[in-house]
Amino acid sequence: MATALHNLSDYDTEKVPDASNMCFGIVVAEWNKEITGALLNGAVSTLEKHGALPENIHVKTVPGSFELIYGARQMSLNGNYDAVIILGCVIRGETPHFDYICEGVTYGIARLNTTSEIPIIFGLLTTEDLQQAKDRSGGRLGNKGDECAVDAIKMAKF
Ligand SMILES: Nc1c(NC[C@H](O)[C@H](O)[C@H](O)CO)[nH]c(=O)[nH]c1=O
Ligand SMILES: CC(=O)[C@@H](O)COP(=O)(O)O
Repeated sequence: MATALHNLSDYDTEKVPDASNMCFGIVVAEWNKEITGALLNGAVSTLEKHGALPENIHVKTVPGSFELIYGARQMSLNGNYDAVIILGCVIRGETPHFDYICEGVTYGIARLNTTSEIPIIFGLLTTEDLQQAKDRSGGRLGNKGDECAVDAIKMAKF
């Protein structure tokens, strides 16, 4: 279902487990930090809304979305987390680089999920322009960070 038909921040709060005993890692990319910062705010506030303690939400930054793969792997290996969330924003430029970054990060995170002992939640925005990214990071279509936080809580209990 297209995001335009389902707001990213709309979900049934009754179906979200209590997160008060959970610990989360979040890896966030610095590229497009206006957007990724908004994604991070949404993720942290939603985790806390469902009981996660601030001291149990550990955030680390990486330069760009391609480095999210390495950052997520390192967090997943340290054994302290019930789930890891990656947050990034890739916006199409003039060259095919957009396609390679998006495909690479998607493949890398998907592959990590086949070997990791904990879920790694895919919070990568891949947009044609800045406005689409704004719409999905707290704008008219909700916040992808909210969605990722809910998914992390649910998958931590899987
Ligand atoms: N163009 C964007 C990038 N590019 C940088 C790469 O992610 C990576 O950091 C670099 O290739 C060095 O390995 N990253 C984003 O997150 N968003 C972009 O729009
Ligand atoms: C996704 C990217 O790396 C992209 O923003 C870089 O822009 P360009 O393709 O114009 O070099």
